[in-house]
Amino acid sequence: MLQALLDRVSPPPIDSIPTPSRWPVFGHLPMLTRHGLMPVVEAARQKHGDFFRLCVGKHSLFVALHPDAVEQILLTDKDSYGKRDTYDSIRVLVGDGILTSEGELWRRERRIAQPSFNKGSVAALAGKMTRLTERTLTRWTQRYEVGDEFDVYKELLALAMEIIGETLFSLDLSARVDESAEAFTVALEQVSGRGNQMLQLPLHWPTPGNLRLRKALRTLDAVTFEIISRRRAAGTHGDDLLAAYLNARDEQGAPLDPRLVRDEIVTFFLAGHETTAIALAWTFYLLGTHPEVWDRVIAEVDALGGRVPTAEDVQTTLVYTKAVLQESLRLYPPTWSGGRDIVAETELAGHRVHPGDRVLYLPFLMHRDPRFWDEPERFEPVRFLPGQAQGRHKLAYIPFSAGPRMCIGNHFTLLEGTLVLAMIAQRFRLSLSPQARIAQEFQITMRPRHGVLVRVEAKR
Ligand code: HEM
Repeated sequence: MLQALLDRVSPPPIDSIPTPSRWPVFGHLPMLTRHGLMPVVEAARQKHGDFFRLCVGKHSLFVALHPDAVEQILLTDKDSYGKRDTYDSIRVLVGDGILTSEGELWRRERRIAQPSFNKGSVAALAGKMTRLTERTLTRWTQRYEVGDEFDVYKELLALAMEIIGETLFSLDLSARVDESAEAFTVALEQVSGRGNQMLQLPLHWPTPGNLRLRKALRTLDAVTFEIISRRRAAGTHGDDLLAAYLNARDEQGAPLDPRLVRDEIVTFFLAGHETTAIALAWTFYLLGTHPEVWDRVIAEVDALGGRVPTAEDVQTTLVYTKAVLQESLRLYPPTWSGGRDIVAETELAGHRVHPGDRVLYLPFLMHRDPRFWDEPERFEPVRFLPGQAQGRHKLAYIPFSAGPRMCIGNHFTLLEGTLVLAMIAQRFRLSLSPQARIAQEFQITMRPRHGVLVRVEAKR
């Protein structure tokens, strides 16, 4: 009785947090390195439920699997959490751009970028998105015949990169797309690898991985500084996101440091192209295995009578097509995990937690939690038709995160993804190739490890 009263007054100490059995000194690192995070977390969840502790070196990593706890981290108690150490491996690539920065610098970066991502500004980009998609589909029509197979993920990566280049930076990347995409892929792979390493060797050590990463970073720097200097040389800055960053001035009238502008460009390329391509690739995997959903998408796009869809169509006509994308983001959220550093002593899920430790939450598991979803493993786009979300826990579905650090590109991506999906469905019917090897790669993002090999069933 007395204990229950005391627990109410002050949350129980850290040692009361369930902790799976672990190695001395190394804690759970050997298991994490050997099996990967997901199997370790799933095993721990079976035994310990929604909140438990993993020990990584001298740090505790608290795993929060209930939306209530995630609400505390991202919304109600957000100031007790930060992005310091958790984001170090990504910082190697994007520096102090908007994704990784904090405090006043982040507020400034977000203030500058936000107007470009409001619903109205994003809708105005639909024409550019459809023009580039049209160009890609013309190429597909020439290249692929019925019965041909191709990796749709690879194609979508190139398209998403071109769309980011054109819409945010007014760049025609079609010539450079291979080189830039390659640089991003190598850099991301190395960065993910570093993030997963038990011991991170300093970047200046000449290990093969570091040498590849440094080369990719040099290419990214060359590409981005060239973008900046070309725009400056043009005399006028234009009205896209790059212009917003180049025109920004602080109270003393000083522009942003060119290095910071470079960081923003790399951040937006990184955050905005791979995630969208992954989301669409998983969507084609799901469509390829659910012909009845394809039928419904095709019926919906046919209502457009063959014309190019607009932003308004996405709101009015393409509601099921958009729901397909949203449901795919539920089952295969490209950003499958999220993490924060604890920066102030606080209470989380009924336990006291301390600065220096970290928290991890997993949209991938929350999106498949049977307490919040009927038949969670079923691909059922109807869940996202208007009015269907009523009564759902507001943190049960967070492919774009939540709170002030929520994805700035969510409207952008839903618009782009729906338009691309609709335009592909207007021209092709794709099924999953019998040779397709489908596996998730749980790194910083959840890519299809071997791509998504599709077969052209019909040209329309
Ligand atoms: C399916 C596509 C996408 C997914 C799943 C996604 C997911 C996310 C998530 C989960 C976050 C929060 C990360 C965190 O908590 O640290 C985030 C942040 C961000 N995303 Fe996205 N994103 C997508 C597309 C885009 C696009 C298209 C853009 C830009 C055009 C973009 C730009 C950003 C930026 C700049 C941030 C950092 C925002 C801030 O901290 O203020 N994302 N995204």
